[in-house]
Amino acid sequence: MRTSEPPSTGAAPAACPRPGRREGDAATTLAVLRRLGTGPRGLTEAEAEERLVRHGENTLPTARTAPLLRRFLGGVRDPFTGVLLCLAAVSAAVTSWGTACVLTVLVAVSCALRARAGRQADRSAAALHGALPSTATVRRRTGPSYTETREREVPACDLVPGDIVRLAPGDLVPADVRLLRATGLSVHQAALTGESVPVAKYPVEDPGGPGGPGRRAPAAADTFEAPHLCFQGSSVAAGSATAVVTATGPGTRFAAAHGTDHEHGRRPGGVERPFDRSVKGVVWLLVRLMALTPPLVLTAGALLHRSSPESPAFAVAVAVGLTPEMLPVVVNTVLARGAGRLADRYGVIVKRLPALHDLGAVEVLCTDKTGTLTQDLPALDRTLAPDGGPCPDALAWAAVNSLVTLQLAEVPQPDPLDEAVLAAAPPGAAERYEGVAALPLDPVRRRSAALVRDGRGYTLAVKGAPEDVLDRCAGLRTPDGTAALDPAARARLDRLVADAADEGLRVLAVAVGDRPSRPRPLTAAAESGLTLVGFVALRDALAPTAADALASLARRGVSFAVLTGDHPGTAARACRDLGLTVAPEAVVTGDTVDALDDTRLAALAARTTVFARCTPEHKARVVRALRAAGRTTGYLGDGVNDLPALRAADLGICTKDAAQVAREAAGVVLATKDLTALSHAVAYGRRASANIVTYLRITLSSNVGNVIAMLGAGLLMPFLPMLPAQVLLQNLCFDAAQLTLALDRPPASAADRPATLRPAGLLRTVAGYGVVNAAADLATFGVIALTARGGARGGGEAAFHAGWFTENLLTQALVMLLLRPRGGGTPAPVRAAAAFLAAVGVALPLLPAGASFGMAPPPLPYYPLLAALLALCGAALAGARARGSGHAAGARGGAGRAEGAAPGSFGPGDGARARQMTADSSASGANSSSGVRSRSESPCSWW
Ligand SMILES: Nc1ncnc2c1ncn2[C@@H]1O[C@H](COP(=O)(O)OP(=O)(O)OP(=O)(O)O)[C@@H](O)[C@H]1O
Ligand SMILES: [Mg+2]
Repeated sequence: MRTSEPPSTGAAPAACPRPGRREGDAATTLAVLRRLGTGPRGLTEAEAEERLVRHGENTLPTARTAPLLRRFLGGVRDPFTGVLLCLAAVSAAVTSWGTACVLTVLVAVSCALRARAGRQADRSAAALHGALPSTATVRRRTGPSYTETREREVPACDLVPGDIVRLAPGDLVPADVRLLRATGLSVHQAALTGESVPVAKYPVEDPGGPGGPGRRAPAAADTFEAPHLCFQGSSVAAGSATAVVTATGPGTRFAAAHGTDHEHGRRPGGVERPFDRSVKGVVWLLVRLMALTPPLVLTAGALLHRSSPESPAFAVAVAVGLTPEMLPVVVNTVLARGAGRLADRYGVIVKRLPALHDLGAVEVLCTDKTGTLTQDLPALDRTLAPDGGPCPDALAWAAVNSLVTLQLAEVPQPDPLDEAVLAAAPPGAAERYEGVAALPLDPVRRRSAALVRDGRGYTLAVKGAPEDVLDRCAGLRTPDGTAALDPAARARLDRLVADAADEGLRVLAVAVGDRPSRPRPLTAAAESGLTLVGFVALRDALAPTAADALASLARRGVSFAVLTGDHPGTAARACRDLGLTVAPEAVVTGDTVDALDDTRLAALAARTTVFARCTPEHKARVVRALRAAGRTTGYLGDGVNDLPALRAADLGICTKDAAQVAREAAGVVLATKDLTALSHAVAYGRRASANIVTYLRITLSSNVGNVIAMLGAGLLMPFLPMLPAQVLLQNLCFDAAQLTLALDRPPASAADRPATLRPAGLLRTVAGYGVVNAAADLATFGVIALTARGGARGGGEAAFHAGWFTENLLTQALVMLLLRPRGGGTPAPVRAAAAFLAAVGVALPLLPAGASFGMAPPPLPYYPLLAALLALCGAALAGARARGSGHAAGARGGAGRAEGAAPGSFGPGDGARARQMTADSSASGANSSSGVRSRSESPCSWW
């Protein structure tokens, strides 16, 4: 087949070059090419190399890895460190030098550990990025001659101004570019403008573009709206193009607008993630508490006339005692370890560390169908004439459409449906016509059109989703000629399509229209008054691992919904074949989505398994509705039509061979098509979350207990219950010991249900344990009072401090062992850390070093009494833990309680729709996720 003319679009030669003007203004394309020192055939490799040296890599400046010292200093920006430094400054101001020194050491240790963890996290992220390279198709000249060119994939970071690049559906726009040629191009610019609907882009001197013949660039039009410019950060929704790179790296508009946001991985206009809501929620709550504590302690002391010169330092120490200083280190270590193992064992790539936590939090998983649940390897099953018989003509015209849309695309993109049609068509069927123009498939129009010519004139061949094609048909072919497409015929055809779809077939309608002349430009308006030729029905086998993966996710309490552009019958049949029970009312279409407001859509989404005939925006709306109803929603999809949903979801997931945009938008990438890896990934995420909660539960329970006891003792006693340096020393020991909790092994049951950390629930829990702890501390005062010699100041006071120091460290060791989840065994590092705490607590007051911290050995009778007290405290903690867990199990409907979860802190998933799964599904958790959660954007960006 020949193509006699260029495609429907193309750049006209420029009238006269106007060097020195900006790319976006009214300069002609030729002028822009000249200024960039390039041409339509691109640069030579040598030129590109030289420019790469001159302009630098096409990466954002902030994306480069920071040196260790900068990371260390960067740690000062986090809220905990900020508060600690303020407290150090206050201590220095009141000449409490010891406290100021200890605080400074704490800050330094914490910043160093964090810098190290950050560097490791970045290294693994860089390794993952290496596994998922971002590439661009570039045209370069292979020699000095202007005729020898070669197109090849290069890493996007190697692009330079003047390069000629090709853009195809699903591509990220790799740099700022000016279009030279385009066919049906539309671009998502949501990351730049917030606009969710793709915008049409075309060269400005395009005689056939939507702008009409000879249209020139509007003056000063280097804005995102400029039709002839595409910008880094946007992506191709449909169509294809050839473009010249005008700016790279720091010179792009994206870098100018969003340079630093990029550093922290927060996408402009992005959603707030589950990690931000949970872990960061706890952090900010604690930071506020810390900041409030010193003024409260000082005011209480002043009101009770108990102020002493050491009171300010004591108040500062109390605030420090409340802080889980190691939280960022523990979180980073837990997530980095989990992500590394997941990549090694199951090939699941976690692109942002917090996405591992978000995986564990997913309650509803939405997926597309084609290519995710199915293999996306369609093969022709049969053709159907309007009367239900075979229809070779439908296949022949479908092949004409496929071939022309492929040939006239700027970048021919192999489309599985087109390939299947061409493979099935008889040889030569498609080559009878000459392609003139094409409108490529886009997921909103759901059809493609090809204008062809033969000796008799022009014909428009359209193929696509039957509903959409039939809406544009006035008649249909019959064995005797043609007939009108009246409502009765339409109903019959709809039935014919539905019956084929119920068999699981993908059905495309094929229609043609004779055109007396060439429509210029070829737009969707030309697709009317068509005559239906018939249908082609294709079969796409299910992905071999999909059924197992869905069943396994259902057992883990994850509900499931399919959001597809395909026919409702085809999608419902695929779901049934995968073992899901799909009631007729659980299947709705995009039209229903359009008719509902967000509240009603959320209610509908909670009981719907299949959303069919969805446009990309429908998919995103359903995801947003689920999130607004308080359900943590993941989206698994691979196509360009999944991009808005991937972005709207709490967590986007795709496979490694997904469209480049999908991979970029996703937080988690599966290196293989094996969907069962997803279930393992969810389990890893939940275990990581369980470890974070274990750390928070242990550290906060102990810290809250200490603070209550210190405040209580401060009111009861004539001297400070502990010297500031002692408070800080025990804090330092406890912090070091707790780092081992990052290596904890949660029990298998921790992976049984979605893990959502709810700050309020966590604080309630730790308040309970804190009271038990505080009671033990206060009882210790009594014991010390009973046994201490002297009783007043001097040696008595030092023995008192020593007694409390010992008791504190021993209870902390106890808390570390008892408040861990049961069932997973205690790893050796955690046992060693508890032993270390106990050893320091008992030995230090007895050693000469104890004296330098103001401690004297407690009297001997103190120890047996302390042992009895600790036994009581341990029994009380274990009892409280058992009661709390039991209560939590009751609240969750008794389904396989997660031992790793703090009672009241990790809520259960909504197993409502999981019950639709096959009988082996055991997910039956009560729904505790009703109500709309606050989704305010947290300013914290320190992970
Ligand atoms: N190459 C094509 N030519 C014509 N029509 C097509 C082509 N590919 C898809 N369509 C039609 O457009 C519809 C929507 O396609 P889209 O790619 O949005 O979703 P899908 O592939 O059907 O499903 P999913 O959303 O599950 O991936 C298809 O169901 C089909 O009817
Ligand atoms: Mg898809």
